[in-house]
Amino acid sequence: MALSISTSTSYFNCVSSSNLPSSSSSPFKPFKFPPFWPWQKVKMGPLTVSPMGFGTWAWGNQLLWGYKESMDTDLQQTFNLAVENGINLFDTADSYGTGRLNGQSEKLLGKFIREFPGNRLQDDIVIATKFAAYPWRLTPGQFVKACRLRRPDSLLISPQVAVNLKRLDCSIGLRPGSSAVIGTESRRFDCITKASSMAGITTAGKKKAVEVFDSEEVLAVSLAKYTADLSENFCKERGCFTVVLSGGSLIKSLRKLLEPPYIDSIEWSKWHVLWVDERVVPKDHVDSNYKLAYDGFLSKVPILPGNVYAINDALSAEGAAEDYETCLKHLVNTKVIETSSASGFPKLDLMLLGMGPDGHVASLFPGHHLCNENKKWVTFIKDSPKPPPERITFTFPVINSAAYIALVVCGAGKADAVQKALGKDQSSDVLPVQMVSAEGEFKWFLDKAAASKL
Ligand SMILES: O=C(O)[C@H](O)[C@@H](O)[C@H](O)[C@H](O)COP(=O)(O)O
Repeated sequence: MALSISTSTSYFNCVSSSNLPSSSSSPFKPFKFPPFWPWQKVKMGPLTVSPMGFGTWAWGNQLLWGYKESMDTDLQQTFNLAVENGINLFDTADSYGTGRLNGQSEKLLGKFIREFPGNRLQDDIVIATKFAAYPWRLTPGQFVKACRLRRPDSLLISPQVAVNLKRLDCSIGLRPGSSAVIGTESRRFDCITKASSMAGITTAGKKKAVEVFDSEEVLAVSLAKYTADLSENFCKERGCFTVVLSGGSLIKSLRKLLEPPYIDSIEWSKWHVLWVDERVVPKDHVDSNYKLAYDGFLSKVPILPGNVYAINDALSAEGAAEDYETCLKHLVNTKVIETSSASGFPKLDLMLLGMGPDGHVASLFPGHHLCNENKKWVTFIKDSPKPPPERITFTFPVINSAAYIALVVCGAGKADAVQKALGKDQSSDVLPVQMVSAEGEFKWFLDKAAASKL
């Protein structure tokens, strides 16, 4: 088995000994150490990867590379050599290696990871895989199945699976390291966002965390600590902390932040507060999320008034959405809000979401075309099934670019939607809550009543 590293294309070429010319006339340069060292990893979104990836297109490919099972020992040694020399990024696909669209390459990669003689690789290996869409997969259910097959606990065993969703019209792989950018058409965006989140894989490769609390009271205590800890980290790391609020019962669940130790320990002056959605009503109207948050939370903490970004309630729904997007862009330009290197959308630090009994989040409702909006940062709705009808709302690309998302769901009235979102038997029509993912951590905070049907 000969290995050559072509530094110009910066990835391994691995060919089987059976079709190599004799070593004296070998066209391959003698093996050299890679131009980087194991510790020289690079950040890819929340993942840390070697600057050089390893392409596995040939693995299992009988047609073009004459693969035979007898080669597995050599391939395992090749894999081991790559890992021992600092490679931790492997590119594969469902069509790599012959066979129907469940190619041999992914299976071999999973096998080699399991059988690597060194210490456990599970926490370090990053696998970029992809799967063919048209004309093989047309329904969300087929996408869900394809994503499920690529969950860390099934075919491959890496807890970090960066699923390349970009080239879905065919599985020509992108070079490893390209970020997961959702598909190019709203329909495809719709299918893929739904499918990857339903399969428990977020494009950032982190799985969802779900915690069930005995009561809403206990949940509120945990939510306060979670929020305060993130506030401390971001204030230390960035000098500010951007928090996005929802309406509804979420505000009540933040009440423990108003008590010691947090009321005194949190650096409130570094907080910047926005809303994931807002009703298009005057700020003093009973339906206003601003009024709800002000009366129940903001008026009780020393957050600087200039750091609280309410909508312009003098504008129409469309005008208020455009105006709020302009406000977001200003906060990005002034570095208050970061930009996601994976998606290019604004990356809020903590998004505190609620969920309706129908599985809506923000003002993104089941079956509504706004769920597929993948260009705007903020949009508007005039026919909200939850009154009042006119609202503005963040879109999913902004929601899903958040560093952290806490989804707070309490009460038996939400149990059906929770079961649909988290239960095993998932049907193909996907709820908006199932389209939520985060670039960092996405955590469900459930009380027992909301989790009663899981
Ligand atoms: O403006 C809104 O209506 C909210 O942002 C909405 O998305 C809310 O979070 C859910 O409807 C859950 O509300 P409850 O927690 O009150 O059920």
